Amino acid sequence: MLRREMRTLSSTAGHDAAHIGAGAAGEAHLEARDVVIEYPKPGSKEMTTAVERCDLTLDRGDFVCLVGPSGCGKTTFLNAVAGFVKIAEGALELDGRPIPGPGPDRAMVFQQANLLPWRTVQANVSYGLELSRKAKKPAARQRADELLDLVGLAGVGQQYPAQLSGGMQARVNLARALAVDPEILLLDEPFAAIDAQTREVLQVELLRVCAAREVTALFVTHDIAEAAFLADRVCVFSPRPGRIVKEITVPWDRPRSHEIRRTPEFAQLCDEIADVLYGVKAGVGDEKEGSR
Ligand SMILES: Nc1ncnc2c1ncn2[C@@H]1O[C@H](COP(=O)(O)OP(=O)(O)OP(=O)(O)O)[C@@H](O)[C@H]1O
Repeated sequence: MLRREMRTLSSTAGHDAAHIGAGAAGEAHLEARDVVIEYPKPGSKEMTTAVERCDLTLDRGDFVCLVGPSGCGKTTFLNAVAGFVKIAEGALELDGRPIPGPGPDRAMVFQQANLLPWRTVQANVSYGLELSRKAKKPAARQRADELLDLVGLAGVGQQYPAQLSGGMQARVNLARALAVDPEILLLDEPFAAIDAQTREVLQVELLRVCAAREVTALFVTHDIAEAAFLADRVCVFSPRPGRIVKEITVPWDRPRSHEIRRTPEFAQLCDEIADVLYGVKAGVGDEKEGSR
């Protein structure tokens, strides 16, 4: 059964129905309409347009990947959703309200884990929760242990970051983002520095964690196969100023297993994304349209 059909069915029953319907009826969880983002040009009063007329809609629980040429504005768009960067024009809304700035409902996961080397793994994960004063220290540390368990790192809480492999640090990075219980995860090439084999394992883990926590995810990557494996929809950006020229729907239900990668359909999907991506790099991008 295809993923969309699954969600339609699950949204009519029990917990999923309550969760998916948490916003007003028919309201998107995250919606960008005609979003323009500009930066001042260094040493000038002029502005550079990084993102131009970008449209994107995510329902609660969606997993969307953004791919596009280097410098096309993917990180800028993610930063705007995080509330770190203001939009110049258009509308960027969470549950129908303009994004006011950063908030605990959104968590960023960067490529560099940047864990605090003097704190244990457990204390790194609980740090945000302790700072937010949402939980007292013992409760925050217990929560950290639960999240470490969830990301497959049970038992390493008392180790220090330097004692972990790159893949383990990436898991801690994810657990740390989940500690504040965000509704939206914003992931900026979180596995780019990890070896290919570990990255594939982490992708499966990420899908499992997202399903367990029912989070909405917006994931930036340069890796076409990663986007195809993770996403419900892959959005291809044009070169800067970036806008989404095509949304490609991925037909499989989530979470997914590694076997999908070995299917002809997966190879075909990757080819389809690559055709659009290399087309827009060559300056022949389509108008935005759905696919499949
Ligand atoms: N703080 C900033 N001040 C000025 N210009 C910026 C700033 N951040 C990004 N830019 C510019 O905005 C454009 C988009 O950058 P952004 O980092 O969003 O692209 P990207 O698609 O994420 O690139 P990459 O895939 O290489 O990481 C680039 O031209 C970049 O130089």
